[in-house]
Amino acid sequence: MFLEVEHLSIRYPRTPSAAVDDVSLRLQPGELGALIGPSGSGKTSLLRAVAGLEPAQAGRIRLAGALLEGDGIRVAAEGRRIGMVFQDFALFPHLDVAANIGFGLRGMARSQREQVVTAMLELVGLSGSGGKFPHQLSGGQQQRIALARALAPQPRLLLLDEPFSSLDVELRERLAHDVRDILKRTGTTALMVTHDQMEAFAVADVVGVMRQGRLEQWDSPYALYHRPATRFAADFIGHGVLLQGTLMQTSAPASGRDGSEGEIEVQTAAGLLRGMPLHDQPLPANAQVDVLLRADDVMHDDASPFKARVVRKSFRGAEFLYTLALENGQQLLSLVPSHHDHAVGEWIGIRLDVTHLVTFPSMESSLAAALEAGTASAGVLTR
Ligand SMILES: Nc1ncnc2c1ncn2[C@@H]1O[C@H](COP(=O)(O)OP(=O)(O)OP(=O)(O)O)[C@@H](O)[C@H]1O
Repeated sequence: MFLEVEHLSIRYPRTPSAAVDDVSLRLQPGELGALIGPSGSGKTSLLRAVAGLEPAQAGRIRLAGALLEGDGIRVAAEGRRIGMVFQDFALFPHLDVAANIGFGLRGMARSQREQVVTAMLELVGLSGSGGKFPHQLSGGQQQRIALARALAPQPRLLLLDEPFSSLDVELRERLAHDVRDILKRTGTTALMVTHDQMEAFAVADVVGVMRQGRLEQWDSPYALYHRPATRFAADFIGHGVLLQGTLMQTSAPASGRDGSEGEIEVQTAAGLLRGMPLHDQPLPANAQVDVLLRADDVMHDDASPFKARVVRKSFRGAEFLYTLALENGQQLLSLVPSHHDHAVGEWIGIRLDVTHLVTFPSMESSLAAALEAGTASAGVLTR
């Protein structure tokens, strides 16, 4: 393991609660991690602690096996060999691009430094720009230079704090992919903070969802999207809703289907769902549950007996994102190819086509209260 954060807590003076509360996470060498979460959830504080800019009240931080923080040890930020890229580029305006990139290489012989600067410019796709000044570059180019400057001294770990947030949406997406490519080519291990889950998914191998100082889940983007461990993670990631349902069956084999033993069924107002529980604490039959339905689980199908009314629609080029209301008022989201252009107020047929079925004990049932207070927080079902 390359970066190991264990039970890290950070508390600012005169604040009632910890900004980072008992967080543990790990990155393998060359792995890219991202932290997402609402404003104030502790992402930047965690990053700053790893950089050595914020003291930890409890826990440990190890890099390549060496203790940086914890057990009475505190390696100063300068001694950690950790690079940082911030959202505001922070290039020196009075230095040209080559001098900006070479800034952290002042101990190096001049010819060697020039070689590194040239290699870094090439790496970020800006060869020949060494003589320009930051104000002569676009925002995206400036951020590439900031990345080149951070990578030039060959840091052991790179930290990126909202690196794309001051760029426009299209550029962000392109740069996010380019940055992933550059970091993978250089074998850099990196941890990024972002508000934007699409950015996290585009860049990272492993993504953490933070909430009120706690890390709710640290997992692959795929697992976070399809198997969110908590109600909050389910809600925070992706376009989805939690639809109320009733658990029809918990352990008896469903009849007539191969390999269906142990499947459960959930009756919802939009149809019956069947899936395999991964959860080791199955709920009793007739328990009220909330089922996670992503926009891509809800198909438009005129032949379906289940109808929903278009409440809102948002054009996304290839698709419409429809907000739909069932007869009982519960809402769903649906991504529909944009040649199916339905008016607000129109009733359309829908069919649930779930490959993964994620349930949580219903917030409204007393059972949920008992479970929330106890050990179980999520019932993750799949098929
Ligand atoms: N220097 C500080 N002094 C006191 N409290 C602070 C300080 N820095 C951050 N906090 C508090 O710590 C908590 C976590 O803040 P932090 O900036 O780490 O969150 P964040 O998830 O990075 O938020 P954002 O996405 O808005 O940058 C917040 O409640 C914040 O108000």
